[in-house]
Amino acid sequence: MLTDDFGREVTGVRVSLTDRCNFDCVYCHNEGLGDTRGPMDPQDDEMSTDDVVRFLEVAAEFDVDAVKFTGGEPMLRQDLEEIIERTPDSMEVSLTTNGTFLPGRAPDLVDAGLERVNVSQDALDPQDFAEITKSGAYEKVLEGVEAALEAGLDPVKLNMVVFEHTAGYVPEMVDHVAENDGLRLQLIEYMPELTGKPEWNIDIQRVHDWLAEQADEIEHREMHDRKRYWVGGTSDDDGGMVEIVDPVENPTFCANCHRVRVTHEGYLKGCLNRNDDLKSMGEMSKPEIREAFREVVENRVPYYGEYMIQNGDGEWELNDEYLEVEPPAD
Ligand SMILES: Nc1nc2c(ncn2[C@@H]2O[C@H](COP(=O)(O)OP(=O)(O)OP(=O)(O)O)[C@@H](O)[C@H]2O)c(=O)[nH]1
Ligand code: SF4
Ligand code: SF4
Repeated sequence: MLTDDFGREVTGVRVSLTDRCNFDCVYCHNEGLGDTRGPMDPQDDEMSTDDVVRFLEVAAEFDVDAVKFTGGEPMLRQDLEEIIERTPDSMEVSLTTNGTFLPGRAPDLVDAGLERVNVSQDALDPQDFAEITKSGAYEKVLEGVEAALEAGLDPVKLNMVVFEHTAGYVPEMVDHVAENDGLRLQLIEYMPELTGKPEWNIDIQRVHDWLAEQADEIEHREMHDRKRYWVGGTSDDDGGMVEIVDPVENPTFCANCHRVRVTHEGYLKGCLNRNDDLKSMGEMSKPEIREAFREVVENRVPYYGEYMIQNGDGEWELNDEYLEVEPPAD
């Protein structure tokens, strides 16, 4: 297993399979690379099936035991089932998708080895959904969630980015997952440093406070220092689970970050928010990929907390003194 200089073991990889998407969400960060607008057809710069599998085989050698496939929209890749099928058996396989292509394909993905799915669903109202995603696929997404549950994917996590356009839907979405078995809600703090529009930001602490009042049980997840609220019951008793992903200004979020990323073009990437450490795997052989993977892990640095600071204009800047700060405890 590889460990970075901050004591963070790398146990997971997030592999973006394409930067294409049939949505154009107003908050999209596209794994830190920018927007997803562009052609819908397969692109030459995307990693081939063999490239993805070769990388995963190397990651498995380093005891990486989980892979999440992301995008863009990863289900635009017609070889997704094959990729999952060929993923090393030692890895848990999950997928983050907008859900529109799950109807019809969910059973095949499960047969191939998919274990979990996260589906973006920001509102329970077709009109607001259309405004946020710039798509009219609201019904298709609901069908996708249903198809995932029917195919045996349990739980299905609904990803909701909490910002000005969606904050009003939080109580409704919480009720929705509390009332529907198999669903969980994941509330994601809006990241203005990746997406712009700081005016859309809302104070995520207010959501924490509100949930703490509603919750029958509160858990703490080590990864990203995430809080989990059980609502309408406990974890043992039919409750609905709501998890908050709140990186911004959270000094401990990055301390337990155990993931390395791969862009759709086959670049290794140590952190969602950084593009200054990209390493192309291009035509690399397996030994070369091993070396590149080691190097990217060596260069990983926690991002939120003391790594970035805000200047007088509220803009985020590198904190040059960070590397002198004591690494977080393991
Ligand atoms: N800053 C930061 N944000 C992340 C990270 N991982 C996930 N996120 C945010 O959370 C969103 C949803 O993540 P998902 O792809 O659904 O996966 P996840 O919730 O992190 O993973 P699981 O709980 O294992 O399913 C992402 O689009 C990011 O905005 C991370 O490592 N760093
Ligand atoms: S569905 Fe996901 S990848 Fe597509 S535009 Fe929305 S946030 Fe971006
Ligand atoms: S922002 Fe923090 S948690 Fe997210 S990828 Fe970078 S180091 Fe990991």
